[in-house]
Amino acid sequence: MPAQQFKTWILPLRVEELQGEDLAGVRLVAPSNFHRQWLRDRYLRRIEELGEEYFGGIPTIEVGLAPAGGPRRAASPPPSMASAAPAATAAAPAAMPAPAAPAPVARPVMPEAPVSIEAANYDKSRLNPDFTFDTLVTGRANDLARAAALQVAQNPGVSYNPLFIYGGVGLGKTHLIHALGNYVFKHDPRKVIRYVHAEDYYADVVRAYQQKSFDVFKRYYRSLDVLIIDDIQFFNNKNRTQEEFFHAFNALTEAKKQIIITSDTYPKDVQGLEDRLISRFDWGLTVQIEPPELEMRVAILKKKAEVERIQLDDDVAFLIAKNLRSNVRELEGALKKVLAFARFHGREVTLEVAKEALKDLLNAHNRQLTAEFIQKTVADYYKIKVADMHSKKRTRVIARPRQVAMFLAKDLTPMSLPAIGEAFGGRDHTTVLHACRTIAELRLSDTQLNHDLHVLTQVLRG
Ligand SMILES: Nc1ncnc2c1ncn2[C@@H]1O[C@H](COP(=O)(O)OP(=O)(O)OP(=O)(O)O)[C@@H](O)[C@H]1O
Repeated sequence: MPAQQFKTWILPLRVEELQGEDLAGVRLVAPSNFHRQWLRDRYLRRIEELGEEYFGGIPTIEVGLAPAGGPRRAASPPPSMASAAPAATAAAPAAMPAPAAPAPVARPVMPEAPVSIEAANYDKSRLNPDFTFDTLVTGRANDLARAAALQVAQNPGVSYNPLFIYGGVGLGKTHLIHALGNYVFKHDPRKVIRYVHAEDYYADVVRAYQQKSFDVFKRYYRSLDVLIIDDIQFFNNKNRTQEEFFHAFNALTEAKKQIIITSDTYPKDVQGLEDRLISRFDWGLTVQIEPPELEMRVAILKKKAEVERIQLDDDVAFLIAKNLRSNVRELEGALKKVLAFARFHGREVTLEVAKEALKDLLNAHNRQLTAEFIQKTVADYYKIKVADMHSKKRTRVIARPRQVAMFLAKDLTPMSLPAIGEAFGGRDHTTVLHACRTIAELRLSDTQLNHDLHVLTQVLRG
């Protein structure tokens, strides 16, 4: 890794050695919560791999937090299993509380940090402490999803199981499910919660395969009280992973343990997922998160600034919110850009500064909406190829989005019918007219289509 990164993220860590009867490992003590989270997100997996090589087996790697100067306690025993390394020679499932005695000896290499069982439990959950219900802005786009998540958080395993949350990229699904997990933990720190990205779950399956340790893998995932699995669309055609998840799902729901799933689309539309899984997702509740409207985007920006302890004027928030519409992550990115620009130049965060910082972005936005952009947005939305916008294919899955794109081109640009026909693979203007009429009529009876048009218009126009 680059020296600078090493200096920033690795060198400040305190290392403690853990030794048990049949497992070894280390605890890395980070100087701050932020540092700890960063380490977990970016480097932990790599450190685990290196540890595996170094120890010649699977070590336990814990990430702890340095005390703010409080009294020192003995370090807690190592967890029976490193959360990202299910192939560890776990003696007990992770849900069991770590034994009080005889505890494996914790031999500090450096001074000890107090890590309680709860803290270790939280560590293993991989939850992000910054993503809470308090920091989540609510609006029409997510109020149903938030209410459902809160209800589940208050009664895990009881109300809706599974809770399935879907929505486009960067709309706050991950934030919401971490908030749910954090809420459960806050009210009952004994609950064993695990947030796992679908790709990491897949990696765990591969690892269990390679090390012939499916027993440990199964025991671990089935011992959880709350399993939160993010971006399940990554299971696409990964059959063994789906099979393992299917069994874990059954075991957990039978035991009234809570499962929370997110995806970028409605369960039935997730590509390459087995029917038996999709049908199980219907058992609980499925809720959507939509792109936030302007007022909510402004509120999100203000909230983010508040977290950074920065006073953000309405006109600056409005400028950013007006120009970034579909994705909260991009919205945040633009805010960061403005703040960094102001800091770098030693200036206040004014409208002028914001305009300067976002010059490129604003120029791009002020360009007229084009047919190409509409085609791309609609194709992405319906997950078809942009080339299909021009093709002669007439199957419904392609023809309908194409008609939607023509309708939006007519609605949102000054283009004439022949010009639109031209942009859609040289079609006749009567075809465009027919498409516009069909969509205008259909949206009155087809609520899904009406919804699609609403979302697409918002994304395209704001
Ligand atoms: N309603 C909201 N209030 C506050 N912050 C939000 C809200 N929605 C999204 N965000 C922020 O936007 C960023 C992206 O959100 P998040 O990662 O949760 O999106 P996602 O839907 O999980 O995306 P992906 O599809 O890429 O997994 C996060 O920093 C999150 O805190």
